[in-house]
Amino acid sequence: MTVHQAIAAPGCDCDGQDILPSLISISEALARIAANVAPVRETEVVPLERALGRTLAQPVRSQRMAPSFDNAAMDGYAVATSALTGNGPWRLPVVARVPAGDHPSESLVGRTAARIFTGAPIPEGSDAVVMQESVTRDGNFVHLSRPPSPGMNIRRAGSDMARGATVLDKGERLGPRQIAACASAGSDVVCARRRIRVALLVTGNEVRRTGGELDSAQIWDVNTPMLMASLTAMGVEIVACEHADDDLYGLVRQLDDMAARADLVITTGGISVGEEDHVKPAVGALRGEFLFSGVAIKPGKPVSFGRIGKAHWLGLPGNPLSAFVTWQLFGVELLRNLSDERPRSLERRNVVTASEIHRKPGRCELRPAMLAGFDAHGREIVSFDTATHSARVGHLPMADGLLFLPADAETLPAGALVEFQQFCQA
Ligand SMILES: Nc1nc2c(c(=O)[nH]1)N[C@H]1C(S)=C(S)[C@@H](COP(=O)(O)OP(=O)(O)OC[C@H]3O[C@@H](n4cnc5c(N)ncnc54)[C@H](O)[C@@H]3O)O[C@H]1N2
Ligand code: MOO
Repeated sequence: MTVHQAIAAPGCDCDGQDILPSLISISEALARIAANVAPVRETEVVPLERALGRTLAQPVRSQRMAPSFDNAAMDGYAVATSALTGNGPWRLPVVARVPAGDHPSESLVGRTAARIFTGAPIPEGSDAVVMQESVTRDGNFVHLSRPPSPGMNIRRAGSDMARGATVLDKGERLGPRQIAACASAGSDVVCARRRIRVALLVTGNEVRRTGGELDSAQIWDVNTPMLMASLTAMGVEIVACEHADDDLYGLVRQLDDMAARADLVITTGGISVGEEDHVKPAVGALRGEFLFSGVAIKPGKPVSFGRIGKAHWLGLPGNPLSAFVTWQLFGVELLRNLSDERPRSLERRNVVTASEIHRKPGRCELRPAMLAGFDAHGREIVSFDTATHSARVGHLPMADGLLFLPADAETLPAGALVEFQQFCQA
């Protein structure tokens, strides 16, 4: 089976007529980000309930065994299996009652039972819990017809976490699943990298926030809410979120101010080649450094990366799908580098196409695609629209990730093995 590999070494290849010498491949762009972005040094102690989205600067270790005592996995009766000799049924007096949170008042001796509830400590002398549906209760006695096996329905101390075990390594980003594990390990606080400070500058004379009035030459601002949602989900500190007109001097002033306050300044729009595109000249006027300017991808070709003063700068294209795709590819990676987050292995993987693809070859295309089940060999199938339109986001809610269509591929058959990158939800 041929894998249609999109992320080759330099030169994803661009459309013949618009190849610019400065266009680089996705892997080269990612390598430049990795080589130029060091993690923020400062760490801080954060209460667990406010740690969502933070990246661990120190591992989390279990303070005790989890669970810390043997306890019942079912509501039922604790018994000693060794006392149930001969052939059943057995009739056992109920000599104790142990609700969750109580300590058993006595040990079980011989052929007796303790009424017990899920989560309650197992009384001394017992080694199994019979669920209440499996017994009949008769006054103060229970009847068992089948012998339980030792350990049945008991959650053993340390079966989830050993004391001192590393539950999460440094570099893990905390989502609800990781926070659950920290809580079970007994952590009330974690040592995390400080939040990354981000400033967002959305440019364009024609761009208006939703909720206001639009004249016939204006459009709704998609990029601000879209990127604010991504940034919020990633747990960054947003130090500024502004709109800028297409005006060089205004941009210089705003970018200068943002670069002094942020680890990362994100701009959208104004980075193409027209004389109304002032973002790169503004970065230049601030003696900024360009680490790349243009990647051989569709959509998102003009995406640029560099520095303004001490801040990193990511210039996303104005077209909303281009901005979203380049944010997913490069912005998320940049934030991960800044917070020293561990790479996620399953995000990019091979999948098979649901239908034939016909396209104009040239740039490596990143097409929004939907996971659509599995083929007879257990491989994931993806479906997709017939083309990628950089200004359209109407179908984006249905997509699960991006399909990487190789630059030179004009036709791909149904069932072709291609790369797919799942969207980062945060
Ligand atoms: N002569 C050339 N023209 C263009 C080229 C090129 O190589 N040569 N590249 C095209 C490509 S590809 C892209 S992508 C765009 C990128 O342009 P900019 O990043 O400079 O973005 P703008 O021109 O400011 O805007 C592009 C487009 O997106 C709309 N837009 C901008 N901001 C928003 C927003 N916040 N919400 C919604 N929509 C937004 C804007 O109205 C434009 O329609 O350049 C091509 N041109
Ligand atoms: O790169 Mo643009 O995003 O193709 O439209």
